[in-house]
Amino acid sequence: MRYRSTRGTLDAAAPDFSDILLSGLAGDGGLYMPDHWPHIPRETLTSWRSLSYADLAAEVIGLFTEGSIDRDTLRTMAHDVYGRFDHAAVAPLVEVEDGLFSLELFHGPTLAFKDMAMQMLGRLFEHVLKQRNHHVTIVGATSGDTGSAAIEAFRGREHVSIVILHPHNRTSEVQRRQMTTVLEDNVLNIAVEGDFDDCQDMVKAMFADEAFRTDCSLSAVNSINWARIAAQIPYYVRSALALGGPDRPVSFAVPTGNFGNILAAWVASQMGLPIDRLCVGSNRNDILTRFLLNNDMTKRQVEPSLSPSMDIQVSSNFERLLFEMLGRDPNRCRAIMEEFRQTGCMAVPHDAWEQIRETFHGIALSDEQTTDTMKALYAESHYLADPHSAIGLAAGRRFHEAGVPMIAAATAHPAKFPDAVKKATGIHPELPPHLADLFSRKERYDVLPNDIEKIKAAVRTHRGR
Ligand SMILES: N[C@@H](CCOP(=O)(O)O)C(=O)O
Repeated sequence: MRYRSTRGTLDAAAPDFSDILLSGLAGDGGLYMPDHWPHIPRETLTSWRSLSYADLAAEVIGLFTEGSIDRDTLRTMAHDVYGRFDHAAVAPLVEVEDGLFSLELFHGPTLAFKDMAMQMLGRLFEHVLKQRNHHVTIVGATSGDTGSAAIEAFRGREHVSIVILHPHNRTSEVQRRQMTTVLEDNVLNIAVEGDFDDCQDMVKAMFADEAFRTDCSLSAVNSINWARIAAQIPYYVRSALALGGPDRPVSFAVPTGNFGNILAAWVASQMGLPIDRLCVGSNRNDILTRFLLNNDMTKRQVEPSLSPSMDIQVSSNFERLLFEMLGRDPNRCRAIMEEFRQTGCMAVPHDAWEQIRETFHGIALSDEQTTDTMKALYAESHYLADPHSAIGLAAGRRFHEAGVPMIAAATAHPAKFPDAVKKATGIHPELPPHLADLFSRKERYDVLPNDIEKIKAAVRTHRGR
């Protein structure tokens, strides 16, 4: 499998999976995409119903690693990774209401869906870096969950230094402590005096500085890295197969800010999984919902909300969908993305918008509506949802059609947001035993201004430690 950038041409020296795993973002500022969608025949999908989560993950991810990492290696990694999750099903489905299912993606070490892919990335990086005898510096931006998942996956790894930027005072305390109490030498946490979009912008700016990028051997593990998307596809395939796929379609509802999680579901549909609707749930940072309703992709100020992981206005992965909708035309894609960067307004062609709306739907919830949803889910179904998962379930309820199972991604454990859960339901969700002493652990992090030069200096120092 060869890869190409959303902003460049497919050339003879096109990178393979291992190359794009380590580089993360393409040199031209675009995002890597496979040069074609692998097709999974119907009989193959049917035969996958009996596979364990780990075996299924190896099959799906293996379609994107062809020519670089073989199935046996992937299977060993996947068994090791998913064998440590705290639920035998890895990503269990819970029927919350008739035909509405919660797909619990928070049974990994840091209690959020990010572990589903990030734990695999930890193993994949280690494998390729050892092969190449190479060291990288991972720089990542987080609005709350990616950071701790990345730190957990890469802490103490010999070939990796990791720097995570989070917006100062804009994550939940549990989320912050999950990052800042990891004291291994290879980990640096920076609280940026800005919002998530500022953090993500700085990551992209560091990649755009060719000399800095090469000097520090930068790598990315945000969902700008294709490997993150590839490793998120298996749970869509598995949950659809569990509910009758491929013989009947299912729909998915996903609370999303950066668009990576729902993009993985869309990719599954391109690979042959019958999917009816894809429903986006947003909070008051509703750029995706505004786009889906009115073709209004105008960037606004990021507002803090009850669901901080989705406090995002620039949804990185939308570029991948746009590229597809433009018939994979990198020149048009680059022009639109550059204009968006300059003006804060993305001019998506009307026909592309209409095509997207054939599958995608969107709903935005205020904090009050999110709290009401959490309250109702608990009162009516005895289901405790964190604010993000509640938004996904609300989107699922809104777009559920009779006869088509609706699967809502439950992206975080309620204990990551104890205050919001307590306020809505009166229940204080306890952290699992491995995190029970989180509030008495020592924290270490730097607070830095929203200034790219200061951040670069910190990355350089950490790299050379
Ligand atoms: N919601 C994320 C933001 C980064 O998203 P990613 O999927 O691109 O890593 C977070 O919790 O950090």
